Amino acid sequence: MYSTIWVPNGFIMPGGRFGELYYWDTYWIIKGLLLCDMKETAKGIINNIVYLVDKFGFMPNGGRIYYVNRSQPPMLIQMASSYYKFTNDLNYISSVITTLENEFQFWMDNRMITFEKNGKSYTMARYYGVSRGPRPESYREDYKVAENYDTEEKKNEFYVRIKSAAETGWDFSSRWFITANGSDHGTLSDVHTPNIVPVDLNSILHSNALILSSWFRLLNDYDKANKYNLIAENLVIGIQEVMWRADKGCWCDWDLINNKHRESFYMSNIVPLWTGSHKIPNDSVAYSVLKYLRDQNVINSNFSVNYNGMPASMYKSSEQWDFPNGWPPLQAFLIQGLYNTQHKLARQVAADLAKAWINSNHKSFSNGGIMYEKYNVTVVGGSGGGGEYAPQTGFGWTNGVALELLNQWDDFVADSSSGPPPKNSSTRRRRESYAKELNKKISL
Ligand SMILES: OC[C@H]1O[C@H](O[C@H]2O[C@H](CO)[C@@H](O)[C@H](O)[C@H]2O)[C@H](O)[C@@H](O)[C@@H]1O
Repeated sequence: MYSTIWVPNGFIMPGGRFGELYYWDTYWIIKGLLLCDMKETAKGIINNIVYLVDKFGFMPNGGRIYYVNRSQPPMLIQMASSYYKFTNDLNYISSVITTLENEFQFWMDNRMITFEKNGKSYTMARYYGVSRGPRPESYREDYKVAENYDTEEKKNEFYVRIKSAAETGWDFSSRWFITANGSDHGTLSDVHTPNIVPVDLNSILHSNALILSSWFRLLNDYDKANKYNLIAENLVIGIQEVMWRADKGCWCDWDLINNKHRESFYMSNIVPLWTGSHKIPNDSVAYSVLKYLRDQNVINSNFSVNYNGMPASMYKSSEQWDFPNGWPPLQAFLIQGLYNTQHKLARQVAADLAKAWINSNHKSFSNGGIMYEKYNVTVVGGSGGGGEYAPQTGFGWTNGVALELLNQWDDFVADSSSGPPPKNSSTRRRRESYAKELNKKISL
């Protein structure tokens, strides 16, 4: 209790062992509150984060003193944007915009790295939580892994790598493993997060810059509107030229140690669809991503849903941000990203995925009144597992994403016995006809 950081307003904690304010979880908590018309509560929570940014110069991982040496995915501007879309309250935006800019600047000043690809120089963002010693909240776990290193310098370097991985929100995942031969099939000592340029972080920052630019335009500050537009433009060029893989139909993280893409399937590989961080025509990006999901076997060959939600990766590492775990924020990124393309089949797949996920949420809730922090996508209503702590329940972002999906597709009839693919024959016929069209357009 004594490590809690005071904030001026009430807030919603995720649940279970997570009894404090968490940074990126709060984005989906705010969405849920807005959908319940709890505007003042949502505003109070955003103001808590504004308060913490004013106090620390950035938003810590969470509302504990031991979290102040690192952040989490930069979702404050996204939260303010959700609030603004819901209320149209430009006065509120004007009252917090300096803090929003300061938070954006924190990432520009402390998380950007310049590197070369094919002889061209790029400056893009990576996660980088620099401080000494193990994570205080998981001291023993980090200390034990650090015993593999024989010098203090190597141990401390490992602590920075592991805290940078915690900053990603994906703690932990094979996504951050780089073994001696450049693969992601490693262990926690192979975590090399500061040497990975992540698709999702750069996409979120791109979207944040665009949002700031649009608000400054509304506030008649054209210099700043242009400034943020230019930053957004540079980021989207990097996302296109460094990360986009036309041959695969997705964006890949960039490995700075081996100067190559991280080619495994991670759900983050499609986040530019959610943030709109691409300049590819909607139809063509929708075809590419649908084909990618199919090639990776995360959806079936007829584009029906294969699991009860989308897994974080297809690799069973026993870490919690890997197979078979499906996480609420990742469902939202993919489902809304597909929906954003406006493409018929992509929207059908989005609806199918939403239905499968809600079905699984409904099963756990109707069985035991439980919403999990993460789900096992191979079992309807099954809890996810793995990683360094027992599965938690509650749960803030799970409830927020469920409300978001239920609000969008209000024709769900949850049927916990049916498993992943919706069995409705008109849905199946519609998908088949869209799939036929798609197959005609691309060589599969
Ligand atoms: O204590 C272990 C780790 O716990 C948190 O991470 C996990 O829960 C968070 C709250 O739901 C979530 O934001 C994060 O994505 C999860 O991996 C905490 O954020 C970590 O920093 C901490 O090391």
